[in-house]
Amino acid sequence: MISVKRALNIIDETKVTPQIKELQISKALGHVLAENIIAPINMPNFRQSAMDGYALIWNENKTFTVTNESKAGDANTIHLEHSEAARIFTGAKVPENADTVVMQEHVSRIDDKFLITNMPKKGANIRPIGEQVKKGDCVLNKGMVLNEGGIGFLAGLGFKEVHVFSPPKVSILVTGNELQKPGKPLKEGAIYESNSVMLQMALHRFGTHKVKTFKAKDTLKATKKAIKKALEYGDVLLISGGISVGDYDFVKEALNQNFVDETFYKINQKPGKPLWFGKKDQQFVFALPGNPASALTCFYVYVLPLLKKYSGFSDYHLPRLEAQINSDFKNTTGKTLFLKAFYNAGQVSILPNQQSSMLNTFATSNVLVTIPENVETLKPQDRVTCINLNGYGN
Ligand SMILES: Nc1nc2c(c(=O)[nH]1)N[C@H]1C(S)=C(S)[C@@H](COP(=O)(O)OP(=O)(O)OC[C@H]3O[C@@H](n4cnc5c(N)ncnc54)[C@H](O)[C@@H]3O)O[C@H]1N2
Ligand code: MOO
Repeated sequence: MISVKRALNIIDETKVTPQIKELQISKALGHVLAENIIAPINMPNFRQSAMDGYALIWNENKTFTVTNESKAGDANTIHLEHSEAARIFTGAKVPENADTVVMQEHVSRIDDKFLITNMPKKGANIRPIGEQVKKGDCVLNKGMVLNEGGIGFLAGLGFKEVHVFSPPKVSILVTGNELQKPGKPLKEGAIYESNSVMLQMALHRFGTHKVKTFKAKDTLKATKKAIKKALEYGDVLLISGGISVGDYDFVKEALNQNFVDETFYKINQKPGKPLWFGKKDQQFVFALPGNPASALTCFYVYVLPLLKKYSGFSDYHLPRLEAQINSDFKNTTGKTLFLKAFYNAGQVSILPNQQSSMLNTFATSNVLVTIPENVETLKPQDRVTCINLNGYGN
């Protein structure tokens, strides 16, 4: 049995080789950029008016005659005299020798003439060429996470596709004779199978969409065969159940017979003690305890960081935050505890039903409070570390 600290170190030290793929920008949300982005154009690419108004050559005159018009999209080549102005609209090309745009609210117009009532500074209301970015500049760095703003920015630069790190393909294998699909009344001794959809949803939420589910009964033969099939699909395999010490827990032996090498088995933690992690060539395997809350806790703490690392994230652990606990707590187990809890404005409440078989308070929790193995007593207002289940910042 290893400590939580050691298990997390192992995940940190595990080398992964992220794959790169080219994606349409509309499919790239939440992906990590695998290339530096060099601006192919100036932005803006021509001098643009920032207001609806009049373009002119700034001078002491206050009265101008409107001789031209420039609206957004026009490719005009207007040339103005000192007493002339062009009617202009936001986003339109500024005439080549104009140096100022006066807002229409700051003039008094009669027919084709206007008087400036509020003279702007020379150069006002014109977006210069390359004001935002200059052609040839590195404008986004490899390693950054693409959000909707970044994708809009790429579109504005004219990109249709972008190179990103590809999240791994994941196989989920659920084991257990007792498992029944939701939809029909439960048979005696059976339970509804919930881990596969739960893990699938967690994978989807955190950006892994290529997921395939497999099933196996509790025999060595069936488990071995299912692991072989699941390894043919996924870069990462998540197995649920069958990893403890019972006579019908065959996962460890079946992994061994599929030549998956064990990296660790069993962590001094609750829930999730019998977590198994190993590797076959470039594929990673986690055998998660079947108890639903154990499986999900192990997913957040160990599986997700590895998947994020594989997807190119440099901050691959879920963010941690500090909070004050609002009740007494005793840890008599000598294990590190991960407790379903609700965080609000710096205060955290530990929720009831912490047992590994119980998911109901996972549904209402937003953090996992981590109590280290050597901490026995906590009093109200003591500070604790929480794992923020709401995800990764950019
Ligand atoms: N003698 C010992 N018994 C157990 C130990 C131990 O150290 N000595 N460890 C306990 C701990 S801690 C855990 S956690 C469980 C892990 O057991 P397995 O990984 O072998 O899981 P199963 O026995 O297959 O299932 C456990 C529990 O979860 C339910 N389950 C399983 N799969 C699903 C699913 N897909 N959807 C919903 N629920 C599922 C299953 O019916 C069991 O109730 O071992 C303890 N035992
Ligand atoms: O460690 Mo187990 O995961 O408590 O139920």
